[in-house]
Amino acid sequence: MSPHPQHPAVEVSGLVKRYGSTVAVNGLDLTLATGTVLALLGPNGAGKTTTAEVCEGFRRADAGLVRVLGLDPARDGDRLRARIGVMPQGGGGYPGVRAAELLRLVAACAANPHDPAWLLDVLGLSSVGRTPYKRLSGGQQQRLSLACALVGRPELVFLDEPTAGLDPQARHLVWDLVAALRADGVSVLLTTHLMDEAEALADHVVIVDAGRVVAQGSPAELTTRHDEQQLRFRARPGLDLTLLRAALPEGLEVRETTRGTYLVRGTIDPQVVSTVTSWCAQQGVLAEELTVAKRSLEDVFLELTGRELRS
Ligand SMILES: Nc1ncnc2c1ncn2[C@@H]1O[C@H](COP(=O)(O)OP(=O)(O)OP(=O)(O)O)[C@@H](O)[C@H]1O
Repeated sequence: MSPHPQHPAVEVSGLVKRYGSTVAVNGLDLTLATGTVLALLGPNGAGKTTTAEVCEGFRRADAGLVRVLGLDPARDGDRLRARIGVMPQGGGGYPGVRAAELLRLVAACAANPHDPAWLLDVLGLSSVGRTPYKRLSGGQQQRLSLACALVGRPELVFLDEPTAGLDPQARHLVWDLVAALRADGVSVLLTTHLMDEAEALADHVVIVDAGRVVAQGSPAELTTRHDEQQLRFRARPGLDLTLLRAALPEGLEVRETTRGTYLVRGTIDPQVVSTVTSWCAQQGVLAEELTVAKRSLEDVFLELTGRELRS
């Protein structure tokens, strides 16, 4: 546990990081409260990994203030590394090293490590302990990388897309582990593209785009901030929605989102639901799977960051 619990686990203010003419991070602020999970979401190239790498002490900021466990990662990297765990994007073990050997090597650098054999077992890797890194499957490499990040009993863990490429069983195992870390008071900074992952794990979500924060809050705050819900139903494709639009109050968006899936978006009250079902009845259409729900985190994300692909 941190000897300075009055500090946030991570504090970033006005962070700027350039690679030549590319501005990867452009005045980013975030705070990770001790013992909580923060999810950094953003399109490809938004600056998430760069932000994490500056916090981990692997890259130097061009401007801004960064404090990790109360320390400056650029100056106090050695002291910091003993207290943090890092799971980088895409593994990164030596090709010839055996799985258990790698974990034992990492454990040997820590003052009070977990038992590597126990951790291999928790992560379902006992049977491949003697397998060279290069012969592990992608998912096994990911899990070994997570084991390496956790074996030193860190106070703060950086997980860069920890479940990318994992099968559903392994993904749920990682989610359980993150929840267990949080329950033990460990702080977690997680980057992810999976909205359900952020919703399931994070106390606080920070959405970044082009190196800046575009929104932040708890998943519930982000999805209920606006008085907006979505009514969806399935019916035969290509329905003419003109009369439905005319019957509904102004300001509601009505469209067929994908073939045979219809969306009414805005303030959905009982009268709106009644209007939609009456219209369906007049059309002789059975509205299947009719649901009324708040916006999902993915809706919020797409609204804030747009739908166009990033380079
Ligand atoms: N080592 C580097 N040299 C030059 N440019 C880089 C380097 N690393 C990242 N960039 C650029 O900086 C920007 C931010 O990249 P970064 O990897 O931080 O984004 P990201 O949000 O983690 O993206 P992704 O979701 O694809 O992992 C991108 O434009 C990227 O091309």
